[in-house]
Amino acid sequence: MTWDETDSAASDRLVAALADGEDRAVEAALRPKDLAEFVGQERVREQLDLVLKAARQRGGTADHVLLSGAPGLGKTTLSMIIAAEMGAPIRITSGPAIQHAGDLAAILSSLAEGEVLFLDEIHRMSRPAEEMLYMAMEDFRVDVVVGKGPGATAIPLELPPFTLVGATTRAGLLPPPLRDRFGFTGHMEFYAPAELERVLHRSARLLDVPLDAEGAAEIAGRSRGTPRIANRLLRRVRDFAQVKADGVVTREVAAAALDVYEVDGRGLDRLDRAVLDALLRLFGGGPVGLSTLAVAVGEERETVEEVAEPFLVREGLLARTPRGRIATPAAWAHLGLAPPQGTGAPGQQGLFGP
Ligand SMILES: Nc1ncnc2c1ncn2[C@@H]1O[C@H](COP(=O)(O)OP(=O)(O)OP(=O)(O)O)[C@@H](O)[C@H]1O
Repeated sequence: MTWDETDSAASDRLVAALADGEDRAVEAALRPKDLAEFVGQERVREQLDLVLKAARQRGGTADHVLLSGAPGLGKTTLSMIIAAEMGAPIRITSGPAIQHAGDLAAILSSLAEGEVLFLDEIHRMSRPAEEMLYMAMEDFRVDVVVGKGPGATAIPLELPPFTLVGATTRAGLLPPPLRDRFGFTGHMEFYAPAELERVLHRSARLLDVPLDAEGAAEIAGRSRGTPRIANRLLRRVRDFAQVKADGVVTREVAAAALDVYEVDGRGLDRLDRAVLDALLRLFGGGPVGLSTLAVAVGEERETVEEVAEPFLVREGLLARTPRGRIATPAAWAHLGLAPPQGTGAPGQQGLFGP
């Protein structure tokens, strides 16, 4: 199972980074429409701004752009902004939707001049389609094979110049020949709390939710560095504010609402805390093997490894070592527990200082 698939399997979680049906319905309304409105990602924004301005000045089509980064950080939004800034239409598709080279040929041959083709999850495209894409990106040409067997012939087809925007959660999975054909690669980082607060204030204005500064800070701190999660938490907090309070989202209202939904002050949900809790209380902070830990929390091994652990590792609460999983001092502090005396357990040496 890949990270994407397990995250999708667990997408009923409020803190899952992949979009669910409700997200898709409101996201269109919340997407920033131009680079100036797009919060954060300063470096990518500045570099992209140059690429697009230069292309506009030349009166040409922008170079192909590769965007990499975790789900929910704004890759789709940025691709739409690229099209808007270039005054071009956009076509949206994804790697898994293109299983045959013919699928890709059909899309490419119907593009208008200057059109932006957004290819989400580009690392999941089939091999033959990928090879067709090489030629299309470089020479704006594809060979369409007509017929089968010895009588098959390749008919070259000229394409109008277009801009491919590829998105991937893992740039490292792309074969180098594909990666090298992008003129610009932007890596999207997780957002700082102050940036998420700006995202939240903007969304609150659009959704007509009264949100004060402390309320925004409270939600931002629980959003795992991800605008999609911030926007989702805002909607749940809005429900709570409307039903249980006077509609205004303050720090108290946000905290009470997210406690109800079991998203804690650092953005951990029930599953994340169950893993930490077992690691600390049952195994004294580890090291413990992944399978044992999974049995202790009543989950599949893959769920623990690919759904809960990445965020716990990112937050510096859990470490993966060759001897097993271990808790860091921050994990004990987060659950309000005291680490065992003389924590010199093998595998934990060095973590607790001399
Ligand atoms: N920089 C940003 N400023 C404001 N809102 C943002 C920003 N980035 C993302 N968002 C909001 O977060 C939501 C998710 O963004 P988007 O769909 O672009 O993410 P993504 O990286 O393409 O995710 P996925 O790869 O899962 O499709 C959208 O509602 C979008 O408006």
